[in-house]
Amino acid sequence: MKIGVIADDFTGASDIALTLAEAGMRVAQFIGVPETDADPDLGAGVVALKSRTEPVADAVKASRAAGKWLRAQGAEQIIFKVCSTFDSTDQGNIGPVLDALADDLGVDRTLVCPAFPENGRSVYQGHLFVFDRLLNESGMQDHPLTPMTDPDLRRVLAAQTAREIGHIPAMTVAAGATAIRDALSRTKGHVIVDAIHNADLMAIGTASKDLPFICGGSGIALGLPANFGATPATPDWAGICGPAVVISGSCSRATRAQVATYKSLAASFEIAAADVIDGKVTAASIADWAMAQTGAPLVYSSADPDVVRAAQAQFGTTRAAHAIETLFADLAAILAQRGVTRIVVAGGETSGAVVSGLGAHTLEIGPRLAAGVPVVRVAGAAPLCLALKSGNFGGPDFFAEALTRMETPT
Ligand SMILES: Nc1ncnc2c1ncn2[C@@H]1O[C@H](COP(=O)(O)OP(=O)(O)OP(=O)(O)O)[C@@H](O)[C@H]1O
Ligand SMILES: O=C(O)[C@@H](O)C(=O)CO
Repeated sequence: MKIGVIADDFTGASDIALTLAEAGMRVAQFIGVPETDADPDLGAGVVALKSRTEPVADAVKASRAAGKWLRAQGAEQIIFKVCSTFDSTDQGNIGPVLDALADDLGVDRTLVCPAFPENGRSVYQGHLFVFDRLLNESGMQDHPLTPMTDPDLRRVLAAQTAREIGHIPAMTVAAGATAIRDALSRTKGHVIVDAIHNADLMAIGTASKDLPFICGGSGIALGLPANFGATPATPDWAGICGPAVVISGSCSRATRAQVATYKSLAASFEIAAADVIDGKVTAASIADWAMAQTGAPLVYSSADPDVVRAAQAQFGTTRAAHAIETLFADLAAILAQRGVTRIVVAGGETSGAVVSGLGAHTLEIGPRLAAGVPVVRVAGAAPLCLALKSGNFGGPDFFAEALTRMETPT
């Protein structure tokens, strides 16, 4: 293994796994820290954690364990994959995890760049944009678990760490890899690096050749595999047919548009937080409903910000999220037992719940369904494939398109 990735959520893990696979590396996504060694022929391994929203101490512990395992597999470069919208709270978990991993790897400066231009995320003058909006006007200010209300990443990160925060501006990045390397050598602590285009990320990748530790969104991986001699490729896919279900727990803008579109194409079942908490709906009852539908039904809790806020005020944020996630985890397990072979999931936390419910250990990476979203196959005997879609990724027709592409061999 050359590149080892610690991803702070499950959709983020498959996002960066796709980038590495398309850049020509053999890559696998592991669910949590594996207890056994990885296939020695892998070029990259991605350990998917659910550490974005865990208590800080748990996130740090899990990330350090992942880093240790990846290094034991031979990884020469460790990436801490965070969200391209830098999802975190005032306490963390990006800052504390960065500090701990930097200590473990013995580095006194860390390059940090969440840019993902293909999905509209760019960093300019230390500020994060989502398309033409600053982060705090992009919808992310209403996120149920990690509302992002400050677009200045230097300030966001400074609130989460005692280390110095540096910045490498777009002008320096545009001057190329040598200029970036020189600028980095003059800094200490965690260094936010501007990036607007993929070309910037390629230059950052070249400049990062000898860095043992980097932090970013999936875009940070665009230029890294070439440092190890990899050349671009399309991942193979044999196609998986059979019963399918769409599960959404994401309340992000893009997902809500996808839910609205898909509801006109297929049977749908909306879950309210109160109904789950009061036991009015259960995984078994929803599974019965889903299996009785024709086509690929949609089960969703993708409410508007007002509805989410009301549920959080009534039950508490963690309790509401946990109840819905537990329901989805149990639902996925029942659906797989009953022969469902394709599951499209929207939302990072929701994906974490579904994958855990399925008891999956390793995911094989197939081709892209949308920018940042590959189809993945659950390693094991029964054919089962998933799309783990980040909340804000994919166009309005994503669900139907993903289901069709899952069936189609490359
Ligand atoms: N009606 C609701 N009330 C309260 N919480 C909700 C409600 N519906 C969904 N949630 C919770 O909101 C969270 C949404 O997070 P999730 O990571 O799944 O989606 P996302 O943030 O849009 O995706 P990503 O992290 O990939 O951007 C989940 O924990 C989900 O259980
Ligand atoms: O970087 C992103 O935006 C995604 O991979 C993600 O992490 C969303 O949860």
